[in-house]
Amino acid sequence: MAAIYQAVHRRASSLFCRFHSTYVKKMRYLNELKEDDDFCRQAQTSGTFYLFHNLSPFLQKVGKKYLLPQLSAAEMKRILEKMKETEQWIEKSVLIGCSDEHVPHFALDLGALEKSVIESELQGSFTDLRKALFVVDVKDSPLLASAQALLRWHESHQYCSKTGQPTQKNLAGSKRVCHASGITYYPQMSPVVITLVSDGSRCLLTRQSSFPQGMYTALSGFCDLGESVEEALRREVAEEVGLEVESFQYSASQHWPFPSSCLMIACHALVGGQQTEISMNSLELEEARWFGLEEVLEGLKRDYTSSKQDDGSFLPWFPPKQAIAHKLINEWVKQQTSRPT
Ligand SMILES: NC(=O)C1=CN([C@@H]2O[C@H](COP(=O)(O)OP(=O)(O)OC[C@H]3O[C@@H](n4cnc5c(N)ncnc54)[C@H](O)[C@@H]3O)[C@@H](O)[C@H]2O)C=CC1
Ligand SMILES: [Mg+2]
Repeated sequence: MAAIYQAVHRRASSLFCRFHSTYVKKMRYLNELKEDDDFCRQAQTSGTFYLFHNLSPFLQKVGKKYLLPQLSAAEMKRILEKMKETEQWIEKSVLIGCSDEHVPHFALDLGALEKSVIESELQGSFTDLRKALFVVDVKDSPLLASAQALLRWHESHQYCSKTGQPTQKNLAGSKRVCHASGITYYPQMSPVVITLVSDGSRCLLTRQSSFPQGMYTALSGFCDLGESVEEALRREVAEEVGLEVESFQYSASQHWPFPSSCLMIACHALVGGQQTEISMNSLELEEARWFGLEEVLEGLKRDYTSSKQDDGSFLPWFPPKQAIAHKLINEWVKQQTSRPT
């Protein structure tokens, strides 16, 4: 009965959808796949699959480029047969999007299978996300990051935290349910505020000891439970560098997969001209200092390799364009260079 209702509902929405834009139709389609297991199971037979192995994405190197191959359902079946595994593996995949033509995209972690066999069969390699994210085409990195984040969430939410019983994912992987307690778990992420503090003519960049040598970035911090974005921003700046924010402006946001699923909320903040002396929290930071425009422009031209000096020290460089910190720094430069002198 439920299946009939859903089929009728789908027919009605597809008629209604004739008047909708490609984007709206796509979002409605994805939502239906999340809500309806049978519909999603059927979609898996015509979808494409991105492969992971213990959360490392599968990449193919072609010339100097790293490609993110999508396997068809037929190719998936062939690989699974070759490994003497059943097609049921496909149901372990999670929905990560679809094309404008409604070809659904799934991500599947084959971590329990022999890595080298898959790699040689498909002529590529499973690559750590910390590398993969920065070598694939920039337009592919958000997809890679969110696919891995969803797979990671499922991997670490196999059991109900109330009953200890196994939880079960819906077909699309948009939730997990504990049938013993009836609790539904949804994928989670932690909000993080990232702030580029400026005193009007300089910006404040910091280093943690765990960063690659020479890399400086904007201040960041996890939001505490119950805090608003503006409260978290003011607290983090006060905690980490001892300054009081006068005003701030939202810039953009980004999903970030490290350490696991952060929602980065990026802002520009101003501190008063009278109040620019940094008092760094050395438990959290290794260095925090003001950078002038010239130094920022020089830093933007460097990366890890080119910043290394003959004596082994590193000149400052900043996060690559995949990271929202890069956007904040570029925006600050634009604002400085467009100001009337
Ligand atoms: N995409 C980008 O451009 C950038 C991203 N980031 C990301 O922002 C994240 C947070 O920045 P931090 O300055 O390290 O934060 P932070 O200043 O809040 O300090 C991290 C510490 O906060 C605690 N903490 C509180 N809530 C936590 C939670 N939900 N998850 C993990 N730890 C929590 C832990 O003790 C941890 O060691 C980093 O993991 C980093 O990957 C940071 C800078 C640039
Ligand atoms: Mg921090």
